[in-house]
Amino acid sequence: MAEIHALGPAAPGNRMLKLTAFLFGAVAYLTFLFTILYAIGFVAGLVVPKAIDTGAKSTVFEALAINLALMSLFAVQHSVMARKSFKQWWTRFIPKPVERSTYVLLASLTLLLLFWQWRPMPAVIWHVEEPEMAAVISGLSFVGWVIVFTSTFLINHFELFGLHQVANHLAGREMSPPVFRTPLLYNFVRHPIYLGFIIAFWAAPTMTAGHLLFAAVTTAYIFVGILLEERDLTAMFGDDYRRYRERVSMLLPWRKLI
Ligand SMILES: C[S@@+](CC[C@H](N)C(=O)[O-])C[C@H]1O[C@@H](n2cnc3c(N)ncnc32)[C@H](O)[C@@H]1O
Repeated sequence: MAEIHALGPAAPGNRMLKLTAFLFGAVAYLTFLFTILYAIGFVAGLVVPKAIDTGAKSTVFEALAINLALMSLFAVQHSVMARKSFKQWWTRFIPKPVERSTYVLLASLTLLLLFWQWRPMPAVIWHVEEPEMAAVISGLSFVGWVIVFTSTFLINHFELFGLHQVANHLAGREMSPPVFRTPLLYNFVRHPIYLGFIIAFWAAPTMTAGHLLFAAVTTAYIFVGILLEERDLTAMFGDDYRRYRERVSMLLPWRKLI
């Protein structure tokens, strides 16, 4: 950082640093894209080499312990690094323009570790025999992923995944302050991205114990995440967010309170 301040804005060294920051942001973004696409295959058990119901065999207790540890690692990394106080501390060591990209990269790597090391728990909890019904349920899961992707673009996809920050830095533009947005799906629920994940994880024609563990723990984590995120959003947007909470339900579009 000291080096950045010592160089004038147009100095070639400064330009190199900005370009390096941009390339880092691009790598982080591409890692995120790979991770989210892998996640679709991991949960659905399609295309990817290592899915939720495949991998090294282990006892139920071993699998439970390893899988819970992997999910806890992701939960801690993902929620601690998202807090304002952590960001203030963290940006004393890393340049501010790459803070979001670093977060995105570490979250993606933690998830890839989870996919790689996840232990299958193959006991079947439910299985839908009828092919048409199974296809409808798989389709519903896919709809969940579409809601996730669409909603990221509704609030600001490229800012959410750090690319906007490094592109602005490269162009010498200041980041504008966060904007409160409630387009389309955000008029029906306050957390369409999280709702999309819940649908994608639970809509399974064959639900194994491992898949159920994944869906249940991630859903619980989403509820904790919502509590923390809404605290931050209320601090950031004040009465606008308070009024929004009164008007729009959290996750279920047809019930105001949930
Ligand atoms: C992973 S996104 C999840 C957004 C939302 N909870 C959802 O499920 O669609 C988290 C980021 O979105 C931001 N965010 C959440 N709701 C927002 C809104 N209505 N307008 C702008 N930013 C929002 C939060 O500040 C946070 O940085």
